[in-house]
Amino acid sequence: MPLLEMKHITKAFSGVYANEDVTLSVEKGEIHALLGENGAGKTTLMNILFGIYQSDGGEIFYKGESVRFKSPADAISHGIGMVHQHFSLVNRMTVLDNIILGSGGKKEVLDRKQASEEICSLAEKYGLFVKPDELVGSLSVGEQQRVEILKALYRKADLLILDEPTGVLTPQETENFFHVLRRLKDEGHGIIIITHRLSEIMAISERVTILRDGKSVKNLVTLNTTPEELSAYMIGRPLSPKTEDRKKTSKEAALSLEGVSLSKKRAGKMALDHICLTVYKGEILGIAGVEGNGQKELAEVITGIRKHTEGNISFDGSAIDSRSVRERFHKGISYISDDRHMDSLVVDMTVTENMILRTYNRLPFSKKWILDYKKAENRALEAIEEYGIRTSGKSGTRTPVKLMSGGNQQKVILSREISKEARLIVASQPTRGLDIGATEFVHQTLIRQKNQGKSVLLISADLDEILTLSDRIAVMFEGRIMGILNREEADVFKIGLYMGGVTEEGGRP
Ligand SMILES: Nc1ncnc2c1ncn2[C@@H]1O[C@H](COP(=O)(O)OP(=O)(O)OP(=O)(O)O)[C@@H](O)[C@H]1O
Repeated sequence: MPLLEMKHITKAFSGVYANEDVTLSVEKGEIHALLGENGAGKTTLMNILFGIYQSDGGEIFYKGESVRFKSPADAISHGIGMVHQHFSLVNRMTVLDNIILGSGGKKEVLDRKQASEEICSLAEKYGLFVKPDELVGSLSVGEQQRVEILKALYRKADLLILDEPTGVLTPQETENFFHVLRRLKDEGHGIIIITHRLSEIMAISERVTILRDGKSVKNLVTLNTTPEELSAYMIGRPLSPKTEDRKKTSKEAALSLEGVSLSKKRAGKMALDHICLTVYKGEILGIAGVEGNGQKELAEVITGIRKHTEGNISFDGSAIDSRSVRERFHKGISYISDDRHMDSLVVDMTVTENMILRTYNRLPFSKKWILDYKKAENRALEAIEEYGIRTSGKSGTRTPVKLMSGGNQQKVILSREISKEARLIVASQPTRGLDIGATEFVHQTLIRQKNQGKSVLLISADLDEILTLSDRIAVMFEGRIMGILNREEADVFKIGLYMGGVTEEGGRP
């Protein structure tokens, strides 16, 4: 008897099917991958399973029993756990408090000690090492993810749903994470993993269900398939990576940072420590590093979101230290942030409104303070066409962004920031959450920008992405640049050493 069976699941939003006759089954002790392009219906299916949405039709059997979860609390009480792409942890609370928060229990004082012991033994059993007393806000993304998984296990989850779990992890963290998954599987848990990375599916899963346009088009045993076959079922054609020719980088600087520092509020450490960096015209400069080593701060001092505490920044030959975010944007510095919900989109607004968020008060969208909505709509329509953005339902450009799939939200940001006017694109994790077709498209687009003489500062935790795209690669560690390598001399081993804070001579800086 399968652990889970979802049969003929159907769900429509405003008359448009997000899921249509979808079937999925997961065994005990199985890692089951759910694959599909952006907007194929994966998250909707999982949200139905987890009780966030109610299906319009179809049946769910869990441990052989027909179920219909009314809410996530209902799903959790039956033994289902879900780790979302955006974690739902409270930063100011400890690991322990986050895990026990809302999990019931009356005798709180006694329960805490017992809970702490229970969490430690779960952590030990599955290799999910975290310290119960640490504040969640001070943990790395990988550690926060462990807390989320512990939270689900503490609530006795037998089936875990993981939505794009490796998108936020470094290669090393992904390896550790896979060990955890294998242990969970060996202990008889069922796992559903949503991922766009075909190599990960091949490495970790037993079976794969592929969704296309809301329908389950194929179920495959991983051992009997290939990445090419998966890709063909997912996008309806084999993937043919066509690489743009790369033009040479010019010797003219676009952006220069001289001794740029940013001191942290909490004493002692520097978020950025005397950074010296030049990005040339027509160059893609990759920034590699374990997340949290100053990459976000670097992007923010360049785009003007934060004010550096020391040093100088110039763009196109003139100092921009005292320029605002808006002024820098109009000078041609655009920003694809890694946190699309916090920094980039207003999710209650429509596609059109988000598209002109940075330019609504300028020509061609505004004239004498009057907004020409038609022009804005046309801009949104062009972007939808060019980036293959799937809006939800029939509302098209008037769809509130919050109703769109994660990957399609990302495409809205990309199309806004990679505009004709942009001359330096600060791109932080630009392809996180995008399917392989869209990732390929973004890579080609960035190379095209470079070939047109524009500059790209590419921050990515994905080393393959960095190696594929960059002309030079700078590696960050604890707010410093450990080294800069040319495309030709860059190898994963050397970058890995720098990422760990080790210089070529073998010593720590
Ligand atoms: N609450 C909602 N209201 C209206 N439409 C929705 C809602 N949730 C999802 N949709 C639509 O359903 C379709 C499937 O979206 P879903 O989020 O399930 O895709 P996905 O496969 O998870 O994509 P991604 O890989 O980009 O995360 C999309 O067209 C989306 O816009």
